[in-house]
Amino acid sequence: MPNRCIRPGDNPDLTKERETCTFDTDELAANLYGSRRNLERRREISQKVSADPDFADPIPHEFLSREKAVDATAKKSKVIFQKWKNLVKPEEMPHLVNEAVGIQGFPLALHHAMFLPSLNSQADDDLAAEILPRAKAYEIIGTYAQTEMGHGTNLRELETTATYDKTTQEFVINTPTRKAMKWWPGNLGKMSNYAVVCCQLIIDGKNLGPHNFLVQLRCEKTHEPLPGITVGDIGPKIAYNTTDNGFLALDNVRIPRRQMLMKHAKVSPDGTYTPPIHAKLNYGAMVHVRAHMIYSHGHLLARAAAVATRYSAVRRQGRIENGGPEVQILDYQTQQHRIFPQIARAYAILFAGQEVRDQYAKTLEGIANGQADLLPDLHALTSGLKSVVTFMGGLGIEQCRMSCGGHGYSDASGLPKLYGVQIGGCTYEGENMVMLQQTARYLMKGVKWAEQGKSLSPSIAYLGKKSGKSLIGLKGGDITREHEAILETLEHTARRLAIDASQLWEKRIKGGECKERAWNGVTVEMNRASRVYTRLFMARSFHRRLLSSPSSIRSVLSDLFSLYLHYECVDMAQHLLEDGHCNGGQIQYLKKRLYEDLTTLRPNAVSLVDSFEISDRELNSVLGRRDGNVYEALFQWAKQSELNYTDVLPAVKNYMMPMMEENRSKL
Ligand SMILES: CC(C)(COP(=O)(O)OP(=O)(O)OC[C@H]1O[C@@H](n2cnc3c(N)ncnc32)[C@H](O)[C@@H]1OP(=O)(O)O)[C@@H](O)C(=O)NCCC(=O)NCCSC(=O)CCCCCCCCCCCCCCC(=O)O
Ligand SMILES: Cc1cc2nc3c(=O)[nH]c(=O)nc-3n(C[C@H](O)[C@H](O)[C@H](O)COP(=O)(O)OP(=O)(O)OC[C@H]3O[C@@H](n4cnc5c(N)ncnc54)[C@H](O)[C@@H]3O)c2cc1C
Repeated sequence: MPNRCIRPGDNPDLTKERETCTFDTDELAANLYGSRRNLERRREISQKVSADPDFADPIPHEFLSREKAVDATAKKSKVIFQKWKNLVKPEEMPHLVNEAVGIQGFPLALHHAMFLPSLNSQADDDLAAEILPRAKAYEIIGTYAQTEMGHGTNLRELETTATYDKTTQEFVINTPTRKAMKWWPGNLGKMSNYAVVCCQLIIDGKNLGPHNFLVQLRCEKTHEPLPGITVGDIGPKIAYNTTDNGFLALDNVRIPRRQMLMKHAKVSPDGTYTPPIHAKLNYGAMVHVRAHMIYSHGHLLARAAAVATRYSAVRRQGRIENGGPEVQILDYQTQQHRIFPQIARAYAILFAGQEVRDQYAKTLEGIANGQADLLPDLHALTSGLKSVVTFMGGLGIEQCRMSCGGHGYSDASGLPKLYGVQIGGCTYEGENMVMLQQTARYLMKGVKWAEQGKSLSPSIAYLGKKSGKSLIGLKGGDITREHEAILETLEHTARRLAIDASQLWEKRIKGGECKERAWNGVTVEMNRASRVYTRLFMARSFHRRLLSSPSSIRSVLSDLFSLYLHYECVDMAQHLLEDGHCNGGQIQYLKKRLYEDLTTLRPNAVSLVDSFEISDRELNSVLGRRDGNVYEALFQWAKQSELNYTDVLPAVKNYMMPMMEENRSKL
């Protein structure tokens, strides 16, 4: 079957891998990206970016100082948002940005991810009409300033205030303490001249909780901070170093009343407050990012899997049989066990990410029509997915990095940077442990609704079902039935963990603890239930995708899904065994099946990552390059190190040589 990546001059091992492909890589890529047309557009954009001299990098970013890297990124961003703006559709923009500037952030990242979405979904018609056209035309750059030095997770305790002054019909925005400074918002430090700032709304001395306000931070002509505004960059981080995450203090800055984002909650000129139809609609920008970041995190893991798989196909080290040739490291079972589950998880995350984006769009439609009834389900799902996917992705990328041995530790592999970017997601948009508890709150309600025989939304319908015995390993050789048996077992486990957590919670309450303290005593179990609920959703979403896939890719997707299910079950074996639903023999069966899957997938491994359709420029990895010619490329990459500009460094001349000389003269 055709693998469309084969080219003359490629590393022969990689070509051989591609020749064993049993499916059409373009078919799978088109399925992943939604259509043939989308795939072609993706390629077109990659090719045009590579050919555009405005995007050329004289030396790789890895060798630049932070300031120079920020500069290069800003320069390219200007090209994207002026020259390229009308050449791509909004949904193609993330790909264009990844291709052109990379993954460490760019001056308009938060403008797109949170500033525009906040204004779109929370500004009233008047404010939207005034500010949105300017923001969309990039006349201004904005960000989303919520987190403070002292509080990020617990929004109710944010300290920044917006106090309404009826006499002037203005809000007075103030940072009362050092730890109330906004701290962390992306692009706040240097790039943005506006921000949506989250503040406690105070009217007549009454605190009405966190609300969002549009605040101008810098002069539109000079870009100098406006009076009363202290703003700057918080310094280098693990990654995202081309993003100016910033600090901000506001000293009684006055803004007009209409700059409160008042689509849902409103303050009238006389100070009358009207609450929103759902208390948490002010938190909408966070739900927006959580709903979209799942897909982008799937892509980060896909890149790592592509690097590790291709490199493992060209790297030869050691022998499996005495006297045999040195083998491709991809032939080691341990290597396959490290990498193949990451390929499967990347696909699973991408599929789930696409489903949740659709669910988000439906929820927004409802809200626009005055109905927020889909929001709780979406909030629970996005909170769970955000947490599970970022953690899974981080572990997966680290496995891929280690699987590349020493070269995986080099920035040339692209993997350290991927890891740094990925793990940011465990923290931003709500720390994972905290967001899993949001999911658990919903599950606890679901358990009660199920007991009361109430109807349940599709994502928690399993809570209302009855368990039979696990049929894993007992359903004969039919793969379709095996998939169903495993999904039913996962449903049972997710249900059992939620019910157990609910009972543990109730027991503590009956034992005399207040609800909240009792909750804190069972949160590890609550979060377990949330994770398994999320992993069940991911498995179901993968299954839906498999069932709706065209016959030309059904077989390879089925193999991948088998591996995914077997790996997840072995990984969660403790939960499957704990209540005796599965027995030791069934876990052994799942392990045996998993090892068989590794062998089945081996001939298609390279082709499966080729179908991610990530260009060399986007992958930015010497080890993962499509042609597999890594060794020469590694040397060329290293030669660009600034330490190699001269043969004898000043550091050596000034310190090491005199030291050696002095020591020699002592002899
Ligand atoms: C939710 C909190 C933890 C707690 O909030 P509260 O104390 O106010 O509420 P309660 O816990 O008491 O809950 C009450 C009730 O409300 C429900 N609830 C809570 N939140 C929501 C919600 N959002 N929606 C709906 N319902 C909600 C809750 O379940 C309860 O219900 P019940 O009573 O029925 O049980 C809150 O404090 C919180 O959210 N904390 C976390 C803070 C946080 O997330 N901060 C984020 C700051 S911004 C940030 O980090 C930005 C990072 C950006 C990085 C960008 C990188 C690029 C990403 C790429 C992808 C994006 C691409 C976009 C592309 C595009 O647009 O095109
Ligand atoms: C790369 C990056 C980009 C960011 N971008 C932005 C941005 O653009 N705009 C913005 O406003 N913010 C941004 N942030 C801030 C981010 O949203 C917060 O850091 C995040 O929400 C976590 O809050 P925190 O820092 O207060 O963590 P903390 O809450 O202090 O977490 C510390 C520990 O306490 C635990 N903990 C806290 N509360 C509870 C609880 N109730 N139950 C159990 N455990 C708990 C956590 O699980 C964690 O282990 C960014 C952060 C990063 C890393």
